[in-house]
Amino acid sequence: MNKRVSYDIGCMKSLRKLPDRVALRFMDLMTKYMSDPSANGLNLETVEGSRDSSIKSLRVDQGYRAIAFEVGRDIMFVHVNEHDKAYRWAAGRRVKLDPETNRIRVIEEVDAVIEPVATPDTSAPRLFDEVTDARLRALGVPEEELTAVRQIPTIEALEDAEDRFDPLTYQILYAVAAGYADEEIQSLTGVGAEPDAEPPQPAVELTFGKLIETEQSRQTIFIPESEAELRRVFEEGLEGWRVFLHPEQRKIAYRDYNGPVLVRGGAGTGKTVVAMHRAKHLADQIKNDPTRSGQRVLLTTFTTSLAHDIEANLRTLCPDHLDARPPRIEVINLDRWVSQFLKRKSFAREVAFFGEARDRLDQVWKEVFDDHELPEGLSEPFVRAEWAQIVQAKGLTDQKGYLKTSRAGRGTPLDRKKRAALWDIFADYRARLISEGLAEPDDAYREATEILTAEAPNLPYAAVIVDEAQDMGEQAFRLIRAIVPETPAGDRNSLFIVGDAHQRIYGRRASMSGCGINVRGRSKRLRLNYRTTQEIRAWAVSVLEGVSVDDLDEGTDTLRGYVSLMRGATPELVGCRTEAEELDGLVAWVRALPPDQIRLSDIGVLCARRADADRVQATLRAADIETVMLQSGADDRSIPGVRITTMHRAKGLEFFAVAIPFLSEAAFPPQGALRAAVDPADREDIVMQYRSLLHVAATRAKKALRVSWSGTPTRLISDQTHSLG
Ligand SMILES: Nc1ncnc2c1ncn2[C@@H]1O[C@H](COP(=O)(O)OP(=O)(O)OP(=O)(O)O)[C@@H](O)[C@H]1O
Repeated sequence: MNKRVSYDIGCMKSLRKLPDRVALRFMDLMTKYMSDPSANGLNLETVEGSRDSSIKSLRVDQGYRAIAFEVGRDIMFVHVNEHDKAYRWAAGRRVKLDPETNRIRVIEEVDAVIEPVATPDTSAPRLFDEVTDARLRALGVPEEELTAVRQIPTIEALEDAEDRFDPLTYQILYAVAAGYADEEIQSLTGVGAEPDAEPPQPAVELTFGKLIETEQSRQTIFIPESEAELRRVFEEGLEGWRVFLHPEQRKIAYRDYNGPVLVRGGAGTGKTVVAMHRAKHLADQIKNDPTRSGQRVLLTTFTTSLAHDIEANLRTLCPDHLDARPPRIEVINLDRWVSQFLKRKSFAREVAFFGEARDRLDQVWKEVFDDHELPEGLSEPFVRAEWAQIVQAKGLTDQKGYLKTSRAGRGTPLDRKKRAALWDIFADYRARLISEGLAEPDDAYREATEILTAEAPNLPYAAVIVDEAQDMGEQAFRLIRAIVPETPAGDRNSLFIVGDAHQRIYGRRASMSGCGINVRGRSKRLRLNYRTTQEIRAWAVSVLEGVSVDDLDEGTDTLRGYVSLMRGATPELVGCRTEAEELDGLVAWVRALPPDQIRLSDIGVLCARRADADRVQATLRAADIETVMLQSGADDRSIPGVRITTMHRAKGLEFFAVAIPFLSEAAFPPQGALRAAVDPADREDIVMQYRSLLHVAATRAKKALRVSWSGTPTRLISDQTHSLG
């Protein structure tokens, strides 16, 4: 029987520290074995003097050995190192089947400590002196590792000793040392009580073969399903894998649901990663069921650039589903999908998404306004906003519907007479659009929904996954529902919707139940931030201090209860006297980032407006710093240069270091945006959008954030922020 080969995260981390040729050689051995095990057998040798008879070594090349555990049909690789170091590492290790955490642990027996973890000075204080054994045990540190834990003097020594500990133990210790509370650590590790999660289901039988398959073990142990997957994982490096899902993430992505699912979570909690894994899971099901051949999963989002980013990432996770003919996963933004669909249906009007077609809309409005008297007290911008936010957003097509619709959220009240007069204007505008051969995006969504409902064409979609749902409006969701309608046979796995209303930056809004999408009992929340340090996250949250946002359904959401995986420096808040000084400071900041640790392509400068981005580019260029202005295409990080782009485009991206310049009261929110406000309620909405935009921009930073302004800072930076500065 062929062996099942798996890789502990510690194995992959140890490989990273070795010369490339060793890692390549190891990859070669492993992928060959996977492609043809009988021709490329693994010659595992017993490790003399080891405590665990299942521990084996594998010759990688003359000087290097890999260490693995061979149990039943499983071979799990745990470490790779120079010959002597590998054997020393292996000597005291054994596998522990741990029912408490429902995982396989790789631990070192205490009396086999060869090198002391810390300096032998027993009088010096140790890192965990104040932490009781009981607390460590309860968090999931195995009894056998406690002695070694007690010897660690500092957090740096802990970091150096990472490979001495079981990966889960290391994660727990790091979090304790960084001062996390127990509930936060439980949420980080998935061990112990989580407020709305079920307790881990212990494997039926406590065997290695069963325990390695649990959701918890899959957090640190990777079992490749194909040679191609293994190769990609080796080539992409640890961060690029997104293989080690948190149990919470895995549980959400890899299961069946009897109806639509809504997954919420703050910035950086892995919503897109979960959406991608969901797509993979559903596409795997299609692949493995011959009766479903030809079916596909539609993964959609709001903007073209996000769709490009997701597609590029999916190429790492499951390229076979994208490349299959026909593809099992289709990634496309919804505007584009609807255009293509309507074209196939011979819809004759041009949809005005942007550019010249939108200018033509302005022209049509001008003609309408020339021919109509406006109701008293109402302005042209107000009428247009009423049209967009009420008539089009709700899909109203007759006067009756408009007269009785709720206008909640609109600041200026309208009596029946005014509404009736407005409807004449709207009806005229719509008629002129049609005669001009034009349609607005909401018209396109509505028409497509009507066609789908009336004709029930045979679309190939088994499921739709939506990322960045907070930016889509009601008509978009009605269309999405119509693409995979609920049938008498049920609604299994139909819709998987992912979003965060705190990051709503396009002013659209929809409630799932209002669009016929029932997510009751299937609403999930991700809480662990993988991207941003606790310090940056806290600042980004402070920008939204005191505002209330919806939960994409009928309730409200909060940014409480989130935890970041990392700690780091406090964001730099820099007030300057002049813009020239601000730009000089920006140049100095870029220059001061250590080039051996941060590539230029991992630095992002995010601006509210394209014109600001142009100014930054000119300044950096003049300082001989390479730059790349990001447009809507995917960001190819192999091209060197500091990334400069708009805050809107930055959604879906992340950078090691982010600078957000021009946050003065006069410039943010931009005056042009505020001028478009038709009444105080509208103004409040615009300000809220810019708060969210700043929150989005700040949460693109992984480790370093610099926020700057000249003169008076924008009010959107809270009082708390000023005191930090
Ligand atoms: N289980 C995981 N292990 C390691 N890294 C992860 C994991 N899940 C997510 N990440 C990483 O965290 C970062 C944020 O993930 P992702 O972009 O999916 O979050 P998001 O919730 O969609 O963020 P946002 O809403 O801010 O766009 C990415 O770098 C991703 O690779």
